[in-house]
Amino acid sequence: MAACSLTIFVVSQSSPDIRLFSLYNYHLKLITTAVSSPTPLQEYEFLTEIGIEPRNYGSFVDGYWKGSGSVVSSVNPANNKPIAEVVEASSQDYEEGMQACFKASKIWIQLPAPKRGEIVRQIGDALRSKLEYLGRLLSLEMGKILPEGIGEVQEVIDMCDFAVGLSRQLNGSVIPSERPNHMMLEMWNPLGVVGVITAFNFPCAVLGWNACIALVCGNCVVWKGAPTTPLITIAMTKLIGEVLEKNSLPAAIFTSFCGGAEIGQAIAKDTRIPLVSFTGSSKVGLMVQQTVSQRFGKCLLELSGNNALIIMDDADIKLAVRSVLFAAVGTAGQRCTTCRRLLVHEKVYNSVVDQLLEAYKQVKIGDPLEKGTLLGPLHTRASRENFEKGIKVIKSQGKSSQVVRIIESKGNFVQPTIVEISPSADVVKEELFGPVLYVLKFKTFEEAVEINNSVPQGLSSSIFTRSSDIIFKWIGPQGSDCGIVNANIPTNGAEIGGAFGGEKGTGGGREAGSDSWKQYMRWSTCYIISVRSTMGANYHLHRGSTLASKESMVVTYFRVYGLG
Ligand SMILES: NC(=O)C1=CN([C@@H]2O[C@H](COP(=O)(O)OP(=O)(O)OC[C@H]3O[C@@H](n4cnc5c(N)ncnc54)[C@H](O)[C@@H]3O)[C@@H](O)[C@H]2O)C=CC1
Ligand SMILES: CCCCCC(=O)O
Repeated sequence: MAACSLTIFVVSQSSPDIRLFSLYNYHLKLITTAVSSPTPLQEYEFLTEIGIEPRNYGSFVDGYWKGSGSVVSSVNPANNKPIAEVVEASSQDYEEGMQACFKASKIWIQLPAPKRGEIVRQIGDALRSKLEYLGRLLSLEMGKILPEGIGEVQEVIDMCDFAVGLSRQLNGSVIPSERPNHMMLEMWNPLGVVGVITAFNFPCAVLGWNACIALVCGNCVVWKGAPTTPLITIAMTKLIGEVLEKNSLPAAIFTSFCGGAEIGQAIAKDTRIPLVSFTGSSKVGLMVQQTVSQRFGKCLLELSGNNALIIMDDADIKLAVRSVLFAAVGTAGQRCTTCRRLLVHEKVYNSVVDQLLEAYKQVKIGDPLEKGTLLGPLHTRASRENFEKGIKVIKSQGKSSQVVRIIESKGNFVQPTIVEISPSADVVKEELFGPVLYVLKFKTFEEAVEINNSVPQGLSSSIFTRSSDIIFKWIGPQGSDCGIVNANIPTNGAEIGGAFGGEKGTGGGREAGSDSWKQYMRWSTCYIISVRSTMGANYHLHRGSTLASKESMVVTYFRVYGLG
């Protein structure tokens, strides 16, 4: 395995606006494959354990694997070599799958919620039995390091456990009526079919967050994963399909398609799908919302982030620096919750930047499947090209004279980069989906909150401070405007018990815990009065009179209720 030690490039500062440190003191292992490149699957024999073949159909239609669309190769981001092929879904496959799914929804809706919970529990057990294999596939296909890959599958297992409990708590409420003998109550009923469109960076967690809840809420699921992670879509679907078959349930309760925008748009347009849960960029999410809204469908949007971490002058600097490293470099900066903006109080600014530079040097870039790797490749060649373009824009805005050398390697490797820049720079307001960290200086807490809230996105946010006063201001109405608000904890990471999502350009949707399940059901307020009690109502109002005729009852009814 060839290796190269890259020296540190510390750039000269040519403009007060920006100083860019590109630290390359990493031992990058150039990922080389054996001279004779084996057939794709020989290198990855473990894939057969989870039903992945050298060529795979990419549509799960009414229990059958089909595909009459394009043939694509899923590629290993560490060396850009093919892993396996997938025959994507065509529009015909989609229509056939949707017809079966819609039909199956009439059956699934009739199962009592706890019985649906039992099916989801079995899905969790099926995932447990293949945890390592699925985690390995996830790292192989997406490029995140193995502990993160396994951790992501575990998150789906935990969601299954959560949903089992939830299946016995889809509670409505009884509300006191203002009318005698009236019953007023809230009912939650299934929507029927939930469409789930997911992003490449959490290729199965987002499915888990949506499908576990949608299923126990009585909905069938139709899923389109990211076009560049089709193998994880197929592997997850196979496991779920086996559970449904074992329980003699219609396989179309869970339908999935491998494909891109065409299938995504088909889901967005489909009136058989009352709710579309979309996870991805704000740009695409807005298009999807417009399409879904035109048919009065509902959208659950989980979109881009641009997450800030504030270090106050009284913070535990060592803790803060470690947290920034994890949040800015983890997953190669490809999390929606990645720390993209570091706001540092002027009193501790130099100390924080110096310690951060030291911490970055410890990061090991390499094959995500190898033990000890902290930073794997970006997901695709296009991701890497986008990163390079982003760096050029940063340079153009700052007119810096730095030289940023992207490692020439077989994989999509880039260097984590720290940029000192003004909060007013345009680039700071955009989500550059890679390991670039903007470092901004501030004087007061109020100024830091204003900078935190100054971007179009509103997903995650963090503050590091020892002051409880500051913490309570930070989580209050004059603090962070994000959906996730941390104190002395980095911007990334999330617990499934809480609702996950963000405000503003992040879309306002919530997934996973707390009351997120209410988005997957339709809500009715029911008013009930029994015939016997209507007689009583009449008696009650005209205690002395004989039973009035039907007409007078109606008249009475309208008079009592001020309707006539
Ligand atoms: N808020 C959250 O929970 C999360 C947000 N994200 C965001 O996702 C983005 C990165 O993921 P990408 O896959 O690159 O996002 P993307 O927006 O490019 O694609 C997301 C999904 O939309 C599909 N799609 C593309 N065009 C479509 C169209 N016209 N109609 C319907 N579907 C279409 C894609 O095939 C993919 O499955 C980042 O912005 C990240 O912040 C990622 C994970 C979680
Ligand atoms: C869709 C999953 C997002 C989890 C947020 C994180 O682990 O940073």
